[in-house]
Amino acid sequence: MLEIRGLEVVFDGFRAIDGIDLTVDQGELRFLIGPNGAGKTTLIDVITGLTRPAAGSVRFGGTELVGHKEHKIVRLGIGRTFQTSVVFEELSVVENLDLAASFRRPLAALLRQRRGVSDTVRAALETIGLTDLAERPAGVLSHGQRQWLEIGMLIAQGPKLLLLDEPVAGMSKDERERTGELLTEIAKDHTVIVIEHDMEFLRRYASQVTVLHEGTVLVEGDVAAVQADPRVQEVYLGRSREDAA
Ligand SMILES: Nc1ncnc2c1ncn2[C@@H]1O[C@H](COP(=O)(O)OP(=O)(O)OP(=O)(O)O)[C@@H](O)[C@H]1O
Repeated sequence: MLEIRGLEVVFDGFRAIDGIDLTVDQGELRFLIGPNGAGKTTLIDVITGLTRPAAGSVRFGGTELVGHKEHKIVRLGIGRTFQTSVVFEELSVVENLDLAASFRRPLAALLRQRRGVSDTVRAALETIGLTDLAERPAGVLSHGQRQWLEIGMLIAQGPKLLLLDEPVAGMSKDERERTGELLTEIAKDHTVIVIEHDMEFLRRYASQVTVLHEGTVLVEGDVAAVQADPRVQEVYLGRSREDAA
């Protein structure tokens, strides 16, 4: 489904991505990890058309993405979350979802008053577990609920591939658990790539993991193999231990 080959991204002479090959199959829940500055967010920026690579190709279902504008890539079925929130606080939960879902509808349909909740929006509400809060303004949501709403807004757009940037950052233990279950659920009918630093979360919910380091793929494999790899311990776990100290 997603095939990245020979990818290079250069910022003012600095090689943020230095020759990445990555294949993600349909229906995978793939975790991307790596120390700060490894190139994880840059990789997602390239897939979504925000950053143009100096070299390489990104093929999605056989279509080359490099050179396409962001909105075209969204229409091809790729959705992402950002580290900063995109929720409209004054609008209700369901209105936020409706707005996200409506991006495919023509303007006339957008201007028409909403007559009840569409099946897409209802399904997204249920998936993210916010049905009871549907009519509340998004501004009153807890941090975790807000993150779920953002994921719901992506799902409502009907993407095939979801790219999530640190979805459990700042969440409580319960919220992390709920998010892990949510990702597992979403991965049943979507391909999902998750950037995540939290090792405990990874141990619980990841199967396939790709470790990036200094703009290259350091190791790839199942979570146990990746964790046991001395190179990963050196660059990633070693560093987290220092951070924790
Ligand atoms: N627009 C930019 N201009 C210049 N340098 C950039 C730009 N964006 C990213 N970089 C640099 O590229 C490298 C990779 O950054 P990136 O944000 O992709 O890392 P990351 O793995 O996502 O790290 P983090 O975990 O801190 O988010 C970093 O050294 C960063 O400073």
